[in-house]
Amino acid sequence: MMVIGITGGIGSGKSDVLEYLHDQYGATIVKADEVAKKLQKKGTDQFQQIVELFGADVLDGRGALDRKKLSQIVFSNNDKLLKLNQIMHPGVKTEVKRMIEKEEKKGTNFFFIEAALLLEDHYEEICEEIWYIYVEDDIRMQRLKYARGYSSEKAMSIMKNQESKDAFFKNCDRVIDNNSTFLETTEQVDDIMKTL
Ligand SMILES: CC(C)(COP(=O)(O)OP(=O)(O)OC[C@H]1O[C@@H](n2cnc3c(N)ncnc32)[C@H](O)[C@@H]1O)[C@@H](O)C(=O)NCCC(=O)NCCS
Ligand SMILES: Nc1ncnc2c1ncn2[C@@H]1O[C@H](COP(=O)(O)OP(=O)(O)OP(=O)(O)O)[C@@H](O)[C@H]1O
Repeated sequence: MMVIGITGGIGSGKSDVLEYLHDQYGATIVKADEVAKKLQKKGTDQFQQIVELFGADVLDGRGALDRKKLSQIVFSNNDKLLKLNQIMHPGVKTEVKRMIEKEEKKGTNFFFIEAALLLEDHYEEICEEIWYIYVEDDIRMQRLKYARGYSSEKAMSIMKNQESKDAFFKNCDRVIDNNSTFLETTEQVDDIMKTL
């Protein structure tokens, strides 16, 4: 089984590329954001630690994590973001490794793990290759505004907590340019898949 990482900044189209790999190539796909969300459910170790650190202010009326509130706090305070990362990232990686083992036993051909933070969290340790989905900041901002209703300020506050384009170019094994149409992107993906 080949384990491949898909990375890039927020709004670069990682989820769309992942979906294409699943639909077109039957790949097993995992999003680190989704793994993190499961680990933040009420009652988990991570949930307890988040409440201890951030207080009951980050809970909603039902006592579950209010992600919007937590998002506002951590993306405007780097120290708090680092602390949240320390709570979340080890558990996410352990869970991803467990999924990889499970898929290996099932005889899966391709396993793709997607996250904006693969480089910071050293996923090269578990991935044979890391692919960078490259889109310029202004285009990402436009797409996030249209698709998720993000303001430029919100998009920018997240972007500045992620790797720079230069770091992605330098450290990733392949670059997929998703600045233009998605059809052009899938052609690049197909060309790579032919070589694997
Ligand atoms: C801050 C939180 C509560 C915001 O939740 P929300 O539902 O509003 O957004 P969502 O999880 O879909 O994330 C949106 C995007 O923000 C970016 N992002 C998320 N976490 C981080 C982070 N720690 N550092 C930089 N960018 C991040 C990613 O591009 C992500 O796709 C949530 O992202 C979170 O708990 N993050 C910490 C866990 C984490 O680092 N997850 C990423 C993979 S390990
Ligand atoms: N080539 C493209 N042309 C136009 N829109 C695109 C293109 N690629 C992706 N998009 C759109 O841009 C938006 C952001 O893409 P997507 O949600 O896949 O980003 P992401 O990298 O997964 O973000 P995140 O880091 O939050 O997980 C989506 O609405 C997506 O459909």
